[in-house]
Amino acid sequence: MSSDKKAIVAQKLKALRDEYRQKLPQALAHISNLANEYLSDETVLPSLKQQVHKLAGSAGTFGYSELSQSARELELLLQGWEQQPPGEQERSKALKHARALDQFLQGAAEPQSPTSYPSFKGDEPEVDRLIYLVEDDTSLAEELSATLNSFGYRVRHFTSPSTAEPAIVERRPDFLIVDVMFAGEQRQGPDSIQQIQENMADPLPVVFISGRDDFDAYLGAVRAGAVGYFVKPLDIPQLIDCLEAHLKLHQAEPYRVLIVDDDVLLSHHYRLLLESAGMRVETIQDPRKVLQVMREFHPEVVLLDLNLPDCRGYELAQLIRLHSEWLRVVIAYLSAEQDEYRQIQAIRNGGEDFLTKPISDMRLVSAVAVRAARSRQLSDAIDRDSLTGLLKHARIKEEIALELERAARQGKPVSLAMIDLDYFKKVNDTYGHGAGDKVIRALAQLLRQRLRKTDSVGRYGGEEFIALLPDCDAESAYTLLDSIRENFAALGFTGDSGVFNVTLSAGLVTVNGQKTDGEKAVNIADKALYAAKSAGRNQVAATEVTAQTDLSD
Ligand SMILES: Nc1nc2c(ncn2[C@@H]2O[C@H](COP(=O)(O)OP(=O)(O)OP(=O)(O)O)[C@@H](O)[C@H]2O)c(=O)[nH]1
Repeated sequence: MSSDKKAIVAQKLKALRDEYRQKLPQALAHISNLANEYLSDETVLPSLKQQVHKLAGSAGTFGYSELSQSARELELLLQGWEQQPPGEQERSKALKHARALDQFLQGAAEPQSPTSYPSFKGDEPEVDRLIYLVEDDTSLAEELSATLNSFGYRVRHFTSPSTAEPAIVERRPDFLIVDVMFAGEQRQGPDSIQQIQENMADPLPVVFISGRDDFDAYLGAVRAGAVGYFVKPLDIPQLIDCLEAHLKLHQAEPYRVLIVDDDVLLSHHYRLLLESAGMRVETIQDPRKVLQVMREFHPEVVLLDLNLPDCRGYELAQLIRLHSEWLRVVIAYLSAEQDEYRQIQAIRNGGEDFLTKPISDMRLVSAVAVRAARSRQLSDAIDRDSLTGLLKHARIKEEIALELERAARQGKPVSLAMIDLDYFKKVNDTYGHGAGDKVIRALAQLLRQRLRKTDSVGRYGGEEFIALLPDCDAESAYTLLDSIRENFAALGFTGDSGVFNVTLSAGLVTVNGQKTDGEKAVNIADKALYAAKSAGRNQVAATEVTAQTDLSD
């Protein structure tokens, strides 16, 4: 996040704190009045308890930690009064306490603003995929550079760590790929990199490649900050997977978080914090809106207050859990409830976790990020194919149906490509099933790399893939697919009996705003694929759905 944006968020947070400070005297007077009323009217007890509970949760967040503590003590005093009315002594103690709260602001110090700012995802530099490859085996370096280039990475090659060091200092790469052993060098790969890392404010992600497979070699790599270690002969798709996993950290879609809390100021405060950490946030005060927002916003984490108007937070958690499609959503309570027994009861009733208010800004951001990452991992495990990381058959079909509907609504083109490896049975038979798997993974990576964030790609069958390209006309789709075909054909693979290449064929259909059913679109693409295969393979055959196309069968 730029310093300008940071300043704006800081300003907004301050405006919220000021608003809270302004409203505080009224809230304290209200508590004091309710406590007075309670002497003659016991029915006000639930309102009194709710106001005190709310104060205990919010005051700490807005910098009044002593007030929060004091409210918490009063809350403890009031607990259990509904079941067992208090004696005279307890009543007057509570009244005194409530009045003392009301006096709290007189002579109180300014609230403390947070001393540290949460760390923001957006602070990270833009990714430009620059890799420094430090390798003295020039033929391996050439092969690796060529493959990485096909995957869209820019590679600079150095033959030793000592020649790479000045370049690293001058222009920081996104990744380092470093051999472990260098003939004639005083320091070996990990030692040199460890020394370079010591002078970097932010460590560089480094992947080591090596002929060594022993404990000391791994330990040296770990000490030099290794995020990956690959033994030669290299499994290049696996290495690219590792690079991608790190890129994903930067490029991932923002986490989606839903906050259900009836305290408007507090939920606004949380929202600002999480948004400034790069997340997308929706807040609702009325629990009755939860179903609608869940359906439209698809949150990955839901933060629930425990005390809500009309229902309890754990009832809402149970209500969400009645829907199997939201099983992967992580539900955490964010509440001022301190009683361990009630916290456990709430977790038993539907949520996974309990975050206690007041919560520091840092802790809130990191707690939500960790839970959102977990939810996403779970989703990926459910929706994605384990060999390729692409969407599974059922999910890509859902995406196709949704996208066709959207495109028809908006009158926009959408293209769909069915991609199939050529003579793949022969590849497996000649070079082994393991080599075949590498080919499948390499194609998956290439597709991910070349498609836009808004595109979807799925593994439709064993060696059959579908790429869905929203807002992409026939000509652009053909150009893209054909260049992927060319790139793929140029990749070299190593199998049981030597180096080989594989080609692909693709059938492309573009729907130009017509209402089309997903299955029909897939059938048309499949027919085009068949035409590409029949015409000799290693080519893209394209069709378009127009007003004249018969979509009846
Ligand atoms: N290694 C590997 N092979 C797979 C996987 N899934 C499917 N296959 C193989 O892919 C091959 C597909 O063969 P065919 O459908 O006959 O097609 P082809 O040999 O590619 O020929 P054309 O498509 O006509 O060019 C079969 O041998 C499958 O065993 C997989 O996950 N890994």
